[in-house]
Amino acid sequence: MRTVAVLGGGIGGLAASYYLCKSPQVTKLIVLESSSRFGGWLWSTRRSDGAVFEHGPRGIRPTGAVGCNTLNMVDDLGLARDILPVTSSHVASRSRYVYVAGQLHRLPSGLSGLLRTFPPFSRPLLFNVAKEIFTRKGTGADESVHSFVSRRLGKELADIAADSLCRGVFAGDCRKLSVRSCFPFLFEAEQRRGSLTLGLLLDSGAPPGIHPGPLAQRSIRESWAQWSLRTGVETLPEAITEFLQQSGRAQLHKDAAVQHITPSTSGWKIYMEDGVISADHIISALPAKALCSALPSSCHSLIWELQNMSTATVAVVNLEYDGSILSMRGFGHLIPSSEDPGLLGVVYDSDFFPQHNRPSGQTTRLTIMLGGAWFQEVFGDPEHVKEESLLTKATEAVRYHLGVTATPSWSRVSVQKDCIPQYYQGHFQRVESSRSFIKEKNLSLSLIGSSYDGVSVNDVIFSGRTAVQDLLGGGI
Ligand SMILES: Cc1cc2nc3c(=O)[nH]c(=O)nc-3n(C[C@H](O)[C@H](O)[C@H](O)COP(=O)(O)OP(=O)(O)OC[C@H]3O[C@@H](n4cnc5c(N)ncnc54)[C@H](O)[C@@H]3O)c2cc1C
Ligand SMILES: C=Cc1c2[nH]c(c1C)Cc1[nH]c(c(CCC(=O)O)c1C)Cc1[nH]c(c(C)c1CCC(=O)O)Cc1[nH]c(c(C)c1C=C)C2
Repeated sequence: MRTVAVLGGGIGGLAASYYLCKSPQVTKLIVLESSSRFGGWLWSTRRSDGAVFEHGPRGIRPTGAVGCNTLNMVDDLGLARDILPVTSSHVASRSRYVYVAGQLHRLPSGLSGLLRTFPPFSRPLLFNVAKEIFTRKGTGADESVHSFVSRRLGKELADIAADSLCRGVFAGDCRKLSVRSCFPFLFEAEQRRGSLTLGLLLDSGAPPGIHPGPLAQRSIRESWAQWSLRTGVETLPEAITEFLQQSGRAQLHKDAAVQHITPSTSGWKIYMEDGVISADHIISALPAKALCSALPSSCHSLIWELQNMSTATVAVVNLEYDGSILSMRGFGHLIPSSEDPGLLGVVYDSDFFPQHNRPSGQTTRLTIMLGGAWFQEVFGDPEHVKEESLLTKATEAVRYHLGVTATPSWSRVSVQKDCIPQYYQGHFQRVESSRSFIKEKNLSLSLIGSSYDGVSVNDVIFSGRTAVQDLLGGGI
């Protein structure tokens, strides 16, 4: 393998480039990013007074093979001393809330959560679990998250818990999202054990499949639930970019939008506004729609599959208040769609990562997430929505849900257009057909990034690693 072109410089493209750079088999690596910065949705504002605000992901999970893999990379990049861990006993890990019928309710956890009745649920969750164990296995190839949870655990849990969870991870609608693609561990638990309860109990001790390095071992020893970095999560793409530049084998191009790609005798020709380059292999870390517009018409069945992949737009409103103004502590709260479709959730950032507060003087930082799958219906066209109306919606949520009457001392509204792929029912078939087409046509093309195999930062990094392993064969 001589020249590999990586399209898209989000965390997926950068991770793939990192793994490619580790291999002597690749002599030249070209990364093409359309915007003026690398990192994609990993985007942190560092204010001159030391405060940090996240406009995309804020916490990354250390658990499982994918979490362990990311920590190994973080360690290798020399970022271990910048890690901000949140342990599982921390208040942000133990306290998450839902806002139902005008009130915040702490979500049940642990054994007492099973045995006692926790409003807004009408009975102890043990009843739902008991029903679940004796519910027959579903027979369809895929199912919506709502239908799956309703069938196995009851309608109340589907309407409140599954609905909120889908909004808090996918900013999406649980009635359309696929359980098989969004929560594969739930789908597989039912397939393998006939029950989620049995599956989660019996399979939870499975080995991670990736050897944990020193940092990952520390995360296990100290029982981390999430982590971030001292100067925000954007530090991770910045460190990968620096590693690639230092390697001397990677050419990194910003402001380089890929317009068109065509297969050639020896690989690909890649067309940009101001030039053409050749590559033996392409790793596409572009959002599916962007790849779709770059593909030649000879790839019509691939274009068809990619065109059918949906995305959601999220407005992220960062607020800072003077003083310690919250009466509750925790990670944050979610709002089920039945309560207020346009308002997804509120993160209590200053509880989650107090290290990102301005060092001088007490402040409270909150992030309000709006829109998602309901963006168009509630706020209209994302291109024309007024920041002022999003800010008002966010501050009103803080006022009514958290009783905060103060005016924020600082705010920032970002409309993140098409930022989260929506894995609707049948998504797994679309991904399978896309990859089968590439194989049948012998195209030297890999598909990675959040459009296909998971939206978390960990999943996206792992998709980059898997593609490089498949391309080069063997361990990296
Ligand atoms: C608000 C929000 C909160 C989130 N919270 C979390 C969280 O708490 N934990 C977590 O694990 N994950 C979280 N995520 C998800 C995670 O951040 C994303 O799924 C992940 O960053 C996607 O990475 P990617 O590289 O696949 O895509 P992207 O970041 O979208 O990267 C794709 C890149 O391709 C570039 N591009 C597009 N078109 C072209 C073109 N024609 N030519 C060249 N380049 C192009 C884009 O500019 C972009 O840089 C969150 C996401 C959002 C939006
Ligand atoms: C309110 C909207 C959102 C909040 N976070 C996200 C959205 C759309 C995006 C997001 N959050 C998580 C992930 C990664 C999932 C993973 O597999 O690691 C993404 C893409 C993490 C997450 N956030 C919540 C849950 C239950 C999870 C899953 C992992 C975990 O258990 O930590 C809940 C949650 N998200 C938000 C809030 C306010 C909230 C709960 C109080 C914000």
